[in-house]
Amino acid sequence: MQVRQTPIDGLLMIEPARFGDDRGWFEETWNAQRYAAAGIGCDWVQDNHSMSSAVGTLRGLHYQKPPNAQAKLVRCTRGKIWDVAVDYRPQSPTYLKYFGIELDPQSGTQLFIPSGFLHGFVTLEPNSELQYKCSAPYAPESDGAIRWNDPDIGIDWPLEGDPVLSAKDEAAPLTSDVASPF
Ligand SMILES: Cc1cn([C@H]2C[C@H](O)[C@@H](COP(=O)(O)OP(=O)(O)O[C@H]3O[C@H](C)C(=O)[C@H](O)[C@H]3O)O2)c(=O)[nH]c1=O
Repeated sequence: MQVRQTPIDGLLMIEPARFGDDRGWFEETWNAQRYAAAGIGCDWVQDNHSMSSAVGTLRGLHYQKPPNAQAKLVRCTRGKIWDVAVDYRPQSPTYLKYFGIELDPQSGTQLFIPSGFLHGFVTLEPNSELQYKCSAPYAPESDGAIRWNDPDIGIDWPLEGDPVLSAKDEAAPLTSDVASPF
């Protein structure tokens, strides 16, 4: 297993060890002891799995407010997505900076996103699936969102045309409209 830093402190890329043989391959997608030794010590309490049918489906930018803030361990298990995390910690030197990465089943690459970040993704292939672990349970009363094209973040999404968005995401506020709760 390899853990790589990103330009944003705490946001990490993980390449699980994949053991191939003439049947295919095997990999551990989570191991508490091994990941803790690499600085990822989370007690996951919920697994999520979403499927997005159309290319250009964009979910985000989402977060849960404290005390229900969530760290996430994200991987793509079908198709291909471009996953993005935004530092939403006002005291951080990388506040509102983002990091995006392509995730797909072939690489098995994972992204560890600490709490205090916005999370979103856009699909690059049809019928793409995302599976991710969360360190706090779903709490609708703590649900938060920032508009995907917030000019103060300036994400350069790999999009051709308009994204497919939920009504919630279509109407999300800008960072200039709301204060970060972190
Ligand atoms: C997030 C969540 C949703 N739901 C229900 C609520 C809705 O009836 C339905 C769809 O929810 P939503 O439109 O918020 O789903 P996404 O747009 O995929 O939201 C997620 O997208 C980004 C990428 C994230 O990182 C978050 O986990 C989450 O915000 O699932 C649940 O029952 N439990 C949950 O944990």
